[in-house]
Amino acid sequence: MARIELESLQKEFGETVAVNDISLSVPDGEFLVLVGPSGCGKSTLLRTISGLESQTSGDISIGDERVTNVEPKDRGVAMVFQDYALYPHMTARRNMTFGLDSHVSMSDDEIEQAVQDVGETLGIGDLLNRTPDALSGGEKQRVAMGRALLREPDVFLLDEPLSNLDAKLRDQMRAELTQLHERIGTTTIYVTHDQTEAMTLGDRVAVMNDGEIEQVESPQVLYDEPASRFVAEFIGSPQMNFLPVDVEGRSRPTVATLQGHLTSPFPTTNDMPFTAPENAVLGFAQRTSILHKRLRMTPSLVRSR
Ligand SMILES: Nc1ncnc2c1ncn2[C@@H]1O[C@H](COP(=O)(O)OP(=O)(O)OP(=O)(O)O)[C@@H](O)[C@H]1O
Repeated sequence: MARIELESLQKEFGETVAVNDISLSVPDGEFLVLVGPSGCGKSTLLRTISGLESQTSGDISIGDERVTNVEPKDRGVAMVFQDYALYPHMTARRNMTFGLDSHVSMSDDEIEQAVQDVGETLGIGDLLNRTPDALSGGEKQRVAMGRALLREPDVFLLDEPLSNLDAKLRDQMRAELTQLHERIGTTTIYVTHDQTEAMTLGDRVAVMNDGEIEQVESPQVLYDEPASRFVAEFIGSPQMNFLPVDVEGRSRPTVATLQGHLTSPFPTTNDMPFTAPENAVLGFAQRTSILHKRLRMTPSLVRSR
């Protein structure tokens, strides 16, 4: 079991609070995406889970073990970085196996077979004797994935692994990552600032803002029921349109009435227990219904702040 539990995790760099009191539970086998604007703390959160950064306070558990003070190499995690972090003078094969003997107990022959198998799985079986300068961006990315896979980790931590690839290859690798995850089922946390990537890859998506998680939900729920205006603005393309409304907070379903000239009440898709109805706006997500070939507007109530 490789459930990940974060309890009140905090990471500060001097005055900067990069991770602010985050508690999060990632079930075994989940593909969780961390998404948010540049500087919101995604990479720092990932690096703190991996042990590359030490937390200021709080606790991290992986599986049944509290790993807060455990060395990175002993946490059962494998990390893939944006720049792939390959050794330039080593072949793809050597990059994948370097340091492997301290992670798995396999003979040299078994390691050789495992490298070949992982190489075939990732479509780089015949490129293993090349050095990184003779590999394309996508091939280097596969070598980095292969290195992580060989370690048979309990948890994959991926930090924007596709961001250096062109759009077409990124689409292809995204589909391959989904297939790979369906096959091996390893608990994965994936960092991106690209909401399309987040919405297509994640079982759940955690939207981060200023060191905090604003909402963690399935892509569909995030889209239909954003818990804050920040989430509503960040998720969805085209972006939601917003209108100020008055809310009858206690009715079920929640009914919002447009302020100004219009007075039509809108039954909303979500039923939020609003304690401060004056802080509400109605967000209109635009969706094209393929069946009816027309634009459908889905009103959902959003906290405005
Ligand atoms: N080693 C460091 N020393 C000081 N401040 C840091 C350090 N690493 C990160 N920070 C700060 O912590 C905050 C969060 O940074 P982080 O890199 O985690 O954000 P991010 O969401 O991953 O951004 P990006 O998408 O641009 O990579 C930022 O304000 C950043 O300047």
